[in-house]
Amino acid sequence: MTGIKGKGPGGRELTVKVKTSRGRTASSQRWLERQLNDPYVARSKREGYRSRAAYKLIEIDDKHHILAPGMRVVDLGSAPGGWCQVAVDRVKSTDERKLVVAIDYLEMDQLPGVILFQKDFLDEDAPGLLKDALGGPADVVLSDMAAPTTGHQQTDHLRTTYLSEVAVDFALDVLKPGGHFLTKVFRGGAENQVLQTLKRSFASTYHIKPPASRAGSVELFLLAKGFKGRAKLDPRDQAAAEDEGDEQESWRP
Ligand SMILES: C[S@@+](CC[C@H](N)C(=O)[O-])C[C@H]1O[C@@H](n2cnc3c(N)ncnc32)[C@H](O)[C@@H]1O
Repeated sequence: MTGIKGKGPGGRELTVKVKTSRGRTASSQRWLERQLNDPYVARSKREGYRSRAAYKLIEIDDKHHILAPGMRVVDLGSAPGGWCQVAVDRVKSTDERKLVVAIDYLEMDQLPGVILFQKDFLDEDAPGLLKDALGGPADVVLSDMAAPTTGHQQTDHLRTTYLSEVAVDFALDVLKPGGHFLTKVFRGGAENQVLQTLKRSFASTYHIKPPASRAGSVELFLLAKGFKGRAKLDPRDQAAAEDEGDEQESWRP
């Protein structure tokens, strides 16, 4: 083990212990430098968010208005809980009336107003558990799920696309008419299939790269607004949908 030193928020000296095998040290060093220089990391500590990811949802919701008081929300891939914090705040979820249901296979600290499952969303019984906990149709389904990265870009792309496909299928089952769906994808081609599915069942779709999503990363978000009901798969509809352009937005706060 060796220690990498750097300055943290407020100029504090930080040392992070890393394994000394050459490749690992280099990537840990890059990770640490990114953390130390990232204004969103410092801001999340200041403002009490569990992750910098919280700002991605804040920025998306400030612009697209998908969360409102009283809404029922599902958060897929919720740990450590940044999106949950934003959702709880915006739908006004409380321990008396829990409006946010979350799942992650990683451990996550409990959060007031959230029904939390520590479980793999791909487990056969997971969708049923979430539906029961919701106690009614959902207004919004959020998925920030990402498979652990392998370093092989195409593999990571396909694994995360698969998670978003399963999330779409779940959303089509639980959303109420007019509901919204937001999912993380990794750019790489296969995400277009997810988009085509969304176009058939929602009134509008958007590609979103919020400012909080690192410019160099392949991450982006697909937002589908105005659920119209699960569309039947008709090859002619599919060809037509593929010809329509979705809105490719340039970011304007
Ligand atoms: C980018 S993080 C989510 C960050 C979170 N939105 C926040 O604001 O703190 C992605 C999460 O997806 C979770 N995840 C990936 N695959 C999953 C699966 N099959 N079931 C449940 N959670 C999964 C990971 O464990 C990880 O915690």
